[in-house]
Amino acid sequence: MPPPIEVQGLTRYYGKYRGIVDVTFTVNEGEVFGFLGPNGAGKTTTIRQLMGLIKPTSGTARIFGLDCWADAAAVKSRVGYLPGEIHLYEKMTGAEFLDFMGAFRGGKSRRRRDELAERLDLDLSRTIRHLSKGNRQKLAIVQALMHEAPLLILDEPTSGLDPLKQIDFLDLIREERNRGVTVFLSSHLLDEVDRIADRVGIIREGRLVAIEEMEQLKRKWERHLSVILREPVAPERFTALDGVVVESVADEGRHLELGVRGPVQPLLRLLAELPVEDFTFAPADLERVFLRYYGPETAATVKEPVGVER
Ligand SMILES: Nc1ncnc2c1ncn2[C@@H]1O[C@H](COP(=O)(O)OP(=O)(O)OP(=O)(O)O)[C@@H](O)[C@H]1O
Repeated sequence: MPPPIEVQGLTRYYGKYRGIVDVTFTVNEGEVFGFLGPNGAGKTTTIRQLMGLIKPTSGTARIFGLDCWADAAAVKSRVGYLPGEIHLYEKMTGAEFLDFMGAFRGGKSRRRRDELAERLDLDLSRTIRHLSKGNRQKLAIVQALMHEAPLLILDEPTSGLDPLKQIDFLDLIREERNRGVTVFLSSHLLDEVDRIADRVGIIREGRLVAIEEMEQLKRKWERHLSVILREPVAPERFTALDGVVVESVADEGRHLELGVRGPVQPLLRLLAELPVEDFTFAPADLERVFLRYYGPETAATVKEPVGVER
């Protein structure tokens, strides 16, 4: 059986503007593959080519062995797709919209549809025009998952969801994976991808700069800790710990900014012993990881654009 997704040298220009350049990767059956990159990196451009919505400038994209452009209709019938920007029919209720979308797939997905709506706490009887941004996103998620397709392609699926609903959504995705569904999801949030993905493709300025196992990527993370102390503390107390660097010291040793990699338990134990007045522990920041590990030098080692049709 061909892999769920196979992308080879995929390149797309919008006129003279760069969309993506020479992107190559494979997504294996049953995995959750995170597609991570900042805004404008090329995630949506890649996904729209996977769905046969735009034609590659060069290179190929295949889904279960089918060419995403030439066999677009067959590809769409095998994929549950959540677009980055959703266009909904404003006058329909949620239920009417889902019936309408379900009809294209033989209309057999009502039971699953109701189950998903309940899980996400979405009222399907309301008119779409009156739905909040978060509820619109939930409706789009139900639409993508209700077909019980073997492959899900989700473009920034949690955007607009509140944090509790994000957790429910990630649980749903885990269940899908446990049923053998393959999932490709894009995100610009490291911690979100961390919670769900087995492998991650990292895209920056249109080029795929790395494909990593989640465990590998985690070793590159650096969280940021800012500590305010009632009394000065020698920075060496912190630097004695593995993976901790002191970035700055102010207020005569009472205010420290630290970078932290690896396990946090030793640091938490130390903080418990110190006269801490306040602290903030920021999540790992994609930009920092990018700057340190996937900077311009890395991008330059990837092959130059392919200008001709293959
Ligand atoms: N229709 C278009 N015309 C011209 N340039 C475009 C068009 N669509 C996308 N681009 C450009 O292609 C590049 C990749 O954009 P894309 O939307 O794929 O990125 P993204 O990673 O999905 O970002 P975001 O999270 O902001 O959607 C950007 O530089 C963008 O300006």
